[in-house]
Amino acid sequence: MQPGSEASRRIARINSHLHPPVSQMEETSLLRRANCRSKGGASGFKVAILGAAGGIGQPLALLMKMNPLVSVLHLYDVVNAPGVTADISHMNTGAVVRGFLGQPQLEDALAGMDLVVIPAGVPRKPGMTRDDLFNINAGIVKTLCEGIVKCCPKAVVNLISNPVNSTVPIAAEVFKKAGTYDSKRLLGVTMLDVVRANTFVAEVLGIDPRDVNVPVVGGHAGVTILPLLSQVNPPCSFTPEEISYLTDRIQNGGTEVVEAKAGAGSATLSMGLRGDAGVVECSFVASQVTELPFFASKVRLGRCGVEEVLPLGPLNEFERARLEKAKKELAVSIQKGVSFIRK
Ligand SMILES: NC(=O)c1ccc[n+]([C@@H]2O[C@H](COP(=O)([O-])OP(=O)(O)OC[C@H]3O[C@@H](n4cnc5c(N)ncnc54)[C@H](O)[C@@H]3O)[C@@H](O)[C@H]2O)c1
Ligand SMILES: O=C(O)C[C@H](O)C(=O)O
Repeated sequence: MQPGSEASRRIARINSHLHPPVSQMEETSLLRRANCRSKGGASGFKVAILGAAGGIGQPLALLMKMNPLVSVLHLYDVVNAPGVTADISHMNTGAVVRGFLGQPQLEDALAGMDLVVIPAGVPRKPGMTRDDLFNINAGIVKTLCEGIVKCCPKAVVNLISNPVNSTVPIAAEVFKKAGTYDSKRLLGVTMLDVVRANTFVAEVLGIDPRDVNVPVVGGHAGVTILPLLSQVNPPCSFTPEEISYLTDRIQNGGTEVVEAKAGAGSATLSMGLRGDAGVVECSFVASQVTELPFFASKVRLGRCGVEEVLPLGPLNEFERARLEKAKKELAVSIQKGVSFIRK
């Protein structure tokens, strides 16, 4: 290969994201792959995962690399990004994978991205609430969102870092301050509550969880997680004991995993994102469904984020009472996030 040629420049570009430096033999195969990809992958989504080396980040990176809609995958973390990148990049799927390590590489990680998924931050240990993570994770989310403002202000942002009830308002405030806020492009990930609700309801009904759909609204912590058991699909009814058991188990599903992992983190393996387009899923978004500025409910998703926030539908007496309780706690968490930026 000629030094200074287009081919050697391309190899250098690829290598600049790999640690340790690759051998000449690997360089040849990297070049071959880069050439092939430039034909096919260019029209897909460009996705960055911030916190990609963590318990959520790694399986999420794997799912993104398997997703044919993704053409470029940027994996950013403050530790271990090169190792995770090398590993994931060997999968024989189309997405080009690049790794970015530490704050000096954040802007490169974000430049030109269509979707930024943020699982960066610390997880709970037994005895902690999600709100106990605020002091560490709020600052991390703020810094990452400032990077988004600078490098990909039009990206759709999916926030996973807890406490979601506060980190989504933090992100919104950072974007508002910069004049780049578009409520349709900011979503807090609450799908795990639906995944759990479907599983636990299916167990009670004795049917396949894939055939069950339970809307879960409100927020993503304790009493703010409100499963609407009156709206389960397929339509069914529960005894008062079943309603109390299911509501409690769904609200405490995260804590159940945190306690079972006994200090080794929180849920990571049940956190799959499906990546389909034009689907309806529950998510924590800017909302007029209640008087609160953010609320989780069913939303119709499209290529540019939220296309429509769907109404709650009819609630029974039990759900109306629980909704009031959820809103009270949620209002405090939202305000805490807003004040963190406006202080
Ligand atoms: N929304 C949900 O449904 C949901 C589900 C599970 C976990 N979570 C939350 O997701 C977060 C991550 O959980 P996890 O199990 O992956 O934790 P983890 O500790 O395994 O991984 C977190 C990763 O974030 C990285 N990180 C820390 N500071 C960073 C920074 N400034 N920039 C970039 N990366 C940084 C860490 O190096 C680590 O690799 C936690 O806050 C957890 O509570 C949310
Ligand atoms: O419970 C946690 O702390 C992690 C996550 O929010 C979950 O619901 O599993």
